[in-house]
Amino acid sequence: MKNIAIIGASGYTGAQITALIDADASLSIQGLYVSENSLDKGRLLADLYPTYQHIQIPLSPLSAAAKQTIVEQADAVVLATEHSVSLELAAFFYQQGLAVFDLSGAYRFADVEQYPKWYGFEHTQAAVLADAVYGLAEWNHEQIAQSKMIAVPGCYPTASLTALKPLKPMLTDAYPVINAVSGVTGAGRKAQLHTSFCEVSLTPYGVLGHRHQPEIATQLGQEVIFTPHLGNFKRGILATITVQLAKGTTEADIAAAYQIYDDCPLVSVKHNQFPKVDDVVNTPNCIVGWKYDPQSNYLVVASAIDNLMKGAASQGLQCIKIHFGL
Ligand SMILES: NC(=O)C1=CN([C@@H]2O[C@H](COP(=O)(O)OP(=O)(O)OC[C@H]3O[C@@H](n4cnc5c(N)ncnc54)[C@H](OP(=O)(O)O)[C@@H]3O)[C@@H](O)[C@H]2O)C=CC1
Ligand SMILES: CC(=O)N[C@@H](CCC(=O)OP(=O)(O)O)C(=O)O
Repeated sequence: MKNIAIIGASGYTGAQITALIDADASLSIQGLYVSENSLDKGRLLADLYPTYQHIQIPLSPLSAAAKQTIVEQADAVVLATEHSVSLELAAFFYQQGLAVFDLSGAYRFADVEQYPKWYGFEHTQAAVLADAVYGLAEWNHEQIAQSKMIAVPGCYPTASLTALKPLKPMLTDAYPVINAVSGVTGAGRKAQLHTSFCEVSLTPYGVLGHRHQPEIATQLGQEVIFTPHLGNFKRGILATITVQLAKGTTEADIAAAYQIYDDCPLVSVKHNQFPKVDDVVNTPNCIVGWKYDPQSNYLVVASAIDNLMKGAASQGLQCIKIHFGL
């Protein structure tokens, strides 16, 4: 039994991973934490989220004493906190010997120079960053098993990389074009004008400047054009990707490449059949659908996940289970 502390447990991804850990017989919850001055400190998770009525655990303020208790009692921490908060907390717990599963982007780039540009802070933890591995569960099993510092991927990168990585040997110099739509929970639980009910309407954002573009490009080893969109639904991501493949590529080549997922129960791949967001909402699954034109060598591939599940919490759980050999 591995004992897990969840920090940021009142947020959307934190509450989701709390529910997953609570339901897993090989894991226990050491405690649920929010910031020291949180308006929610002392409240029960079940009171914030009546869906989780069975989780009658209080949200504790993450004081210095609480951090010490976590170090003494927990095997691992999940950080469901914003990037700049995770930056320091991950280093603290990692250096105390705990395994860290960070849902934020604070440890996803190996190169410290990327952080000021994409995250707006200098990365102050180069030594910890050097040990961090990228937790794309279907691809990085060995690294996740070996390192105690796991950077769980972003939601859009999970959807995009799952579709694109098998195709890497067939890509040309032409950039794959990724158009993705996310539900509003992707922006987190805190109140913001652009995610308020009356403001949300399908629109692109972060055009030619979203931090997930370099995350996808780094992990794919190929530049991409990435355009995220905010949709007027709660959960889920659909990434529709147009990609030019090398001359001579056949449908059989593509089908063979996607067979890499034959042993992956959470990823299913369909030919000439496309997923809907609702097919994956509230599931840990990724569904990929593709269609190819051998005359032009253009492939359209769509990838659907639940942003809070495969895009964050359930992939975090996969990493925990891989890491501890459960
Ligand atoms: N939402 C999504 O679909 C995805 C999110 N992510 C990443 O996961 C992380 C969490 O996202 P999300 O759940 O959406 O965010 P939320 O805004 O919903 O939740 C953030 C949580 O962090 C807590 N928190 C804030 N400051 C501190 C602090 N100093 N110490 C401890 N807890 C703190 C908040 O509680 P309080 O403020 O009351 O203390 C809250 O519980 C982010 O880095 C995000 O980028 C990754 C993939 C997908
Ligand atoms: C709809 C929405 O706002 N989505 C978030 C992505 C959430 C995610 O994957 O988070 P991190 O990479 O930040 O951890 C965004 O575009 O910033």
